[in-house]
Amino acid sequence: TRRRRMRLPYPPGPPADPLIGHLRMMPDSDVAPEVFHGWAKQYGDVMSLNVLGKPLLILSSEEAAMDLLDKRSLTYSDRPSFPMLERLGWKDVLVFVPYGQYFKKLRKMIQVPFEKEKVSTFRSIEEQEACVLLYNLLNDPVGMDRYVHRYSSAIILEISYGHRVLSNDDEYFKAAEIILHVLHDVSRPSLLDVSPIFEKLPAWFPGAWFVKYIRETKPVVLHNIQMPVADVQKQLVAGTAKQSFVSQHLEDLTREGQLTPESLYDLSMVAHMIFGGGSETSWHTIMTFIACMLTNPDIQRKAQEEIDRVVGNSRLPDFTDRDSLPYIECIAQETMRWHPVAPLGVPHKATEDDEYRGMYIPKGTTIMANARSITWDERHFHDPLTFKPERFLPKPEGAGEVFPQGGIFGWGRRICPGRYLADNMVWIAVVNILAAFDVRKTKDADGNIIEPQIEFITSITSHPKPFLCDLKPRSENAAKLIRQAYDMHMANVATS
Ligand code: HEM
Repeated sequence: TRRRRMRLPYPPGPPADPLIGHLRMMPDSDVAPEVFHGWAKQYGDVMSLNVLGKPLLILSSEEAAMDLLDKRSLTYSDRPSFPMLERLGWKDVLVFVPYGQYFKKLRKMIQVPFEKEKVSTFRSIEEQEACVLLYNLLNDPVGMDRYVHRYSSAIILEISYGHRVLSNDDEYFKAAEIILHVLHDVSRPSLLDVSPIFEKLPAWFPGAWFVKYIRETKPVVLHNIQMPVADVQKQLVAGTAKQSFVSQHLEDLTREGQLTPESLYDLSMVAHMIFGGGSETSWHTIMTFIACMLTNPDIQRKAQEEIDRVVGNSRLPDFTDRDSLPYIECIAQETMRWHPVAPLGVPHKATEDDEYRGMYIPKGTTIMANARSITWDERHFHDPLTFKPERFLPKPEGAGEVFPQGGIFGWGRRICPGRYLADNMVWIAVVNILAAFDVRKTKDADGNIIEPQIEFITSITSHPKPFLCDLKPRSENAAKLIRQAYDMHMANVATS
């Protein structure tokens, strides 16, 4: 079979240079999803590239991604290596772990507590943090971006470590910001991507900036991964630990006599992964939602009408309202479709030679499913560039289009295990912001409306660049509800 397959053509792609392949034409991460989408129009939804001899397959339709990454997930669940991130201390966080026994072990630890039926246990944490978010937005609307980051981080930190974030200066929250800076620093390509041999270069060698960077940064990364688990261990001894993912595991491991340096290391990595997977993605999604409300005032008004009709104005919305708010549901979904937070997904890798539609896919090929193409596919989404929540309402009220789950949350055995949690985190923030605030365009000194420019910065995930926005409570009553909810929350904090 192998010999026959090797005679098959590779999937088509743009003309390449000898030896270096498509290296010179590889686009920057900010524009890569759009550029690949453009190429796919010419070369098709299964397109092959080659970078320095490494095969890369770009899938640009839901059908192709499902056929390979879902239906043949036994072959397509490995990951390519991420040399810089691995050397900085992230080698054993689930998202980078190669497919195999260790992957299965870590995946199970993370998957089970976040199954669909179980994530409702986190609702009270999400509702509390949503009210903290509203309170912060009320008092300091200009700090919006940081408060939304704090919101998503605080939920995850409480779920993972039982840690409650009470200020912007919180040590754990700051550690998260440090990690983000590191990720940002290393998003540029390095010689390590070409070959591990460059690791041996002296730090002064031109282009070898990463040697010194790794030496200095790895201890910081490892400290930030291990410190919160060590804290929970101390709290367990002192009897002050709150119920959390980590405390539960530590208790189980201790009871079963399995608490070893290895099991502690695995637990630190998994808890860190929950944070890494959940905080930034939800933050970016909520910021994208705010940007969409800013640029689509009619949609915002329609959403607020639904909330006013269903929830009234004597309280803020909570999860019990969810089933009665179909339009809000569509807004959350449309935000994710309109600008997927991981526009190229996370790459998979083929562990076997394969054949698809009469074409050859060699073992070791990196596969990217371009979420941008999938969510812009006119066969599935009419007028795909426009933000139109109604598309997801059933016919005849809406267009009856189907949420592109794979494009947003990934595929097969690697599908995002936090998707149900993420869905709740995003929804409760969306509904509360809409209930309490008007997201409005700002005005200049002469009272003229400033038209906002919404642009995105993209590495693996995509975040709107800072944009001008006037966030005002919808009424004095809305401001009062926010303060009341916050006071109740703080009273709970004081007694718990
Ligand atoms: C809006 C929010 C989120 C989006 C859009 C998102 C999206 C994704 C995507 C596209 C992947 C790659 C899937 C693939 O390889 O095919 C992924 C992986 C992952 N996500 Fe999420 N995610 C979100 C929130 C979360 C949350 C809240 C958690 C917390 C539990 C989480 C944990 C993970 C983990 C652990 C992986 C790695 C899975 C693996 O490699 O097996 N994510 N996510």
